[in-house]
Amino acid sequence: MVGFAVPRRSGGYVAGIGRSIVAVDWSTRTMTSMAEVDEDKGNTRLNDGKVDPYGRLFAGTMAIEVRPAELERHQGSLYSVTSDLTVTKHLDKVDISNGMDWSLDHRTFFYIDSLALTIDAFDYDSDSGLIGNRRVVYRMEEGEGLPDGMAIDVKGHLWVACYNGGRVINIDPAVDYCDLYVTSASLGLNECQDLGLKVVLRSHSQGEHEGTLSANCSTDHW
Ligand SMILES: O=C(O)[C@H](O)[C@@H](O)[C@H](O)[C@H](O)CO
Repeated sequence: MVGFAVPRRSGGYVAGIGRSIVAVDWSTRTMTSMAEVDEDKGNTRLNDGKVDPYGRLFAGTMAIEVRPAELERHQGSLYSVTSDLTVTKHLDKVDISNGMDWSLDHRTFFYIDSLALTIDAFDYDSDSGLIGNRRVVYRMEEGEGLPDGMAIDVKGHLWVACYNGGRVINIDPAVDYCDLYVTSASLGLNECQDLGLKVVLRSHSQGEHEGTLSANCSTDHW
């Protein structure tokens, strides 16, 4: 199973497949193994992976699920791999290693272990690539689902996909968070169809705001 794929500066992609981190040459459809992780485990796989602003790949693992979110606990780990293929294990006893991203000043690493139901922050040492001083930024509330994939926007706010929660939450790690409720979706009628989403943002401190989000979704990708 493919957990992640990220573009490689020298061309092609780096992907996490099973417990292998591989270089993918799309033009020749070939894969070359670069590193193996969880070599002491037989029942895990790579899940989300992302590259830090300095070119280090961070990628985490989880046990193979019996059913969604049902799996042997504490089998996963979080690793980084540098361009010279040095593998460092940062965390173990992870349940479902999932979303991650870095603050705009690169001094904080945000991370999700889904079954912990929290979005966590670590201090990030950009010289060594090491993480430390873990703390909780946001704890999921009843009915919000499991925190899953995550991305940071240009304002430094986190967007967290909530698995089985039917929502995306928007968190300002410094201040507050918002719930994003999708209230309708529409497709444009042109060749490159635009997906328009009507959304309501509910913020703890700033009340409710209605707005729209749109994405360009070429029909080839559906
Ligand atoms: O990238 C993925 O495929 C997802 O992150 C999954 O790993 C889900 O989080 C998990 O399946 C929830 O049960």
